[in-house]
Amino acid sequence: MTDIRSRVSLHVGKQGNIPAEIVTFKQFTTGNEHIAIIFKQADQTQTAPLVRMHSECLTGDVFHSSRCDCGDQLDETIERMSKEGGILLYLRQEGRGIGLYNKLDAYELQSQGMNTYQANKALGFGEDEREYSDAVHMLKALKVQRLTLITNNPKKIAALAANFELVADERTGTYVKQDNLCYLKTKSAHGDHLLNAEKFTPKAS
Ligand SMILES: Nc1nc2c(ncn2[C@@H]2O[C@H](COP(=O)(O)OP(=O)(O)OP(=O)(O)O)[C@@H](O)[C@H]2O)c(=O)[nH]1
Ligand SMILES: [Zn+2]
Repeated sequence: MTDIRSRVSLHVGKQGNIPAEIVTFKQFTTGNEHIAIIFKQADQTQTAPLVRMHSECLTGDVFHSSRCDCGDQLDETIERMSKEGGILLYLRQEGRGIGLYNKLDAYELQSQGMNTYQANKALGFGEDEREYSDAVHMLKALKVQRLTLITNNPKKIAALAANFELVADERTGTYVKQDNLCYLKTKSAHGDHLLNAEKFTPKAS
C-alpha cells in the first residue's frame, strides 16, 4: 500500500506565483517517481476535490510542442486549480507508457503516414500501455474518497469510477493546432476520447 513520503511547499505556474504543495509517495510497484501537486490544500479542505491525472509528455509539457495538446491541458489545469483548488497527479507515463525515445520513434512513423495507435503497434507495443493503479493508490494515500475528474479519456473515468465516488467528470479544452489535428481526430474516432469535434472544422471567415 502506497503512503505519503513528503509534502513540500512551492509556487508553480507560468509566473511562479501559485502556491501549491508537491507530495511524494513511498513504494510504487512500478518504481516510477509520480507526484501529486495540491492546490489550496484540497485533499484536506474539500470533500470532493477536482482531480486530474496527467500523463507525462516532455515535448508538450515543457517544450509546448505543436504535435499534441498536453502542455495546453496542463496549463489549463494549473490555472483552474489555482482558483478552485484540486489535486493534479503528474504520472510518469511518458508516451502513453512506452517512454520518450519510443514515443519519438512513433512520431517518425507518424510522419510516414501511420496514425498514433498504428505507430505504437508497429513498434511492438500496445496502443496504450498505461494503467492507473499507482494513481488510485496515490489518491487513497491522500485519503480522497469522492472527486470530480477532469479528463477526455473514458479509460481514466472507468479506472477512477471503479475505486472512488465520482461526483462528476468534466472535459478539458480541445486544443487544435495544424500539427495535431490528425492526432486529435484519431483519439476521438479510434480512442473514444470525448473531444469537442466542432473544433476540428476551421470556421469559415
Ligand atoms: N505513444 C505515443 N504517445 C503519445 C503521442 N502523443 C502524445 N503521447 C503521450 O500521450 C500521453 C497523453 O495522453 P493522451 O492520450 O493525449 O490524453 P490522455 O492523457 O489519455 O487523456 P486526457 O485526460 O483527456 O488528457 C502522454 O503520456 C504523451 O506523452 C504519440 O503520438 N504516441
Ligand atoms: Zn503531448
